[in-house]
Amino acid sequence: MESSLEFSNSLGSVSSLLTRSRTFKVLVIGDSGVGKTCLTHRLCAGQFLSRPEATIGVDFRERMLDIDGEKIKLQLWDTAGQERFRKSMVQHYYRNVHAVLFLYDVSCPASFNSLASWIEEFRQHSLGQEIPRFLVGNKSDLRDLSRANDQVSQERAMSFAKAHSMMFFETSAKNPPNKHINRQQGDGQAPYQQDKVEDIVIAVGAKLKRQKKPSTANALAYSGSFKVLNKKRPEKEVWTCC
Ligand SMILES: Nc1nc2c(ncn2[C@@H]2O[C@H](COP(=O)(O)OP(=O)(O)OP(=O)(O)O)[C@@H](O)[C@H]2O)c(=O)[nH]1
Repeated sequence: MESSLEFSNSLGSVSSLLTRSRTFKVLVIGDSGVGKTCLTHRLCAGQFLSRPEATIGVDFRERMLDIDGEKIKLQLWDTAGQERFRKSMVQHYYRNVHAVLFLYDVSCPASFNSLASWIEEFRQHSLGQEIPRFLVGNKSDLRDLSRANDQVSQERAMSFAKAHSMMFFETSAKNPPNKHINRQQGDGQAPYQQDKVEDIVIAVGAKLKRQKKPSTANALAYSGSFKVLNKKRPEKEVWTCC
């Protein structure tokens, strides 16, 4: 009897340990086609989604992390890049957000140029500068040095990130580097970096761990408290970005 009580007590404490975690809402925004769905899928499922469909409304993906012994749950909000699929959702996107990933496609300068308007939308809806922001250049597998003028240089992206107090990453949801690369280039050129996707989630988790604890009210406010439009339209046939 005593031992079964002990057993159930220990089961109770094990399950409470397993379930106790802080949940953070992380918004992923950027132009349609930059790879928000593929990157969040890679971050959460460890695989490349080969036939993504345009996001309508929002999709959620979750990733558990252990940061220095604390369990952190990142609730990644994969938002719609196309205006017509997002306009009724924008208020929900920004409610109780804890961190934002601004995504662009390194092979599509137009998606980088759009960042200013994404930042402006963020400013209009969010609570302020204290929300951690991350700049992520996706599709680094498409980098082509012979087409440097048609691509977003890392130097440009890094100085943009610095000007907006963002941490910068460049990676590929399709073919991520398996180790962090930080290469010093010759002729006074800026160093070139490539990041593992894992480095991104760890940086986000570590930054959020240091943040003030989210209140229970905040945590409940975004755990399934509204209808999510996550239907997908048929797969995009042509990607018009650049
Ligand atoms: N080469 C390459 N292609 C990628 C990468 N990530 C995504 N793609 C491709 O880019 C296209 C768009 O990807 P999505 O993840 O659907 O883009 P999105 O930003 O979620 O688009 P919306 O849902 O419309 O906002 C797809 O054809 C993907 O296969 C990458 O890292 N490298």
